Amino acid sequence: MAAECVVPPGVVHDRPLVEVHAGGVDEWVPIKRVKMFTNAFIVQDGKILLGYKKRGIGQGLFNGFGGKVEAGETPAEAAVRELREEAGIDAPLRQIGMLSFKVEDVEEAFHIDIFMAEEHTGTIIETEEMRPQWFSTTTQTDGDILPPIPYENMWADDIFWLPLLLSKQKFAGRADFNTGNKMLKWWFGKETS
Ligand SMILES: CNc1ncnc2c1ncn2[C@@H]1O[C@H](COP(=O)(O)OP(=O)(O)OP(=O)(O)O)[C@@H](O)[C@H]1O
Repeated sequence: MAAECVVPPGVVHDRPLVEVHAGGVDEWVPIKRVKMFTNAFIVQDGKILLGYKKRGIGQGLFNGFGGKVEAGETPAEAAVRELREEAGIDAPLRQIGMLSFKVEDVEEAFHIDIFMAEEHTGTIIETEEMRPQWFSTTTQTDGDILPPIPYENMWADDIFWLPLLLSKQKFAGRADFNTGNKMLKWWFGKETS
């Protein structure tokens, strides 16, 4: 019998998904309300731009550039605004994924639309919120050496879906966390091609 592929509650998708990674406890925590966020990645010439978060949610971790979707904005508009605010650049962002996170003791779940672009314009700058840095997306480090993606210094879920983004596969998923930011249950899937 084919494995059942149950997309978790809170995961929004237009096209069918196949499971890529899943694990953890049996039950999803019920989601009552959601808050919309964006997260944007520039991937070009064998490298990815991440930012070291200097304050707020995820302080001390590397992540893409993003934040809350404000009233009257579409997620795509918010993604462009946040990239400019946090890294000083513009890019032709396209949506590549969607993630839902429920953190214990945080009432609103995070609905995060994930964007990427393969080029950018403007000069990358350090801002109050983020210190941008390029990392290598290739496994071998010959020639000029950029550090590898610092998964050990990123959110625990990133290692499950960032490789899908890097291979330009549309994905969606969910993870439930405890207050110590440990993943209790997770599911990540990609669109069937
Ligand atoms: C739980 N697992 C997670 N894995 C990967 N990324 C996660 C995440 N949880 C939150 N994120 C991202 O963290 C940023 C928070 O945004 P945040 O700095 O709070 O927003 P905004 O810039 O509007 O805040 P200010 O009010 O200006 O500080 C935003 O990109 C959001 O997508």
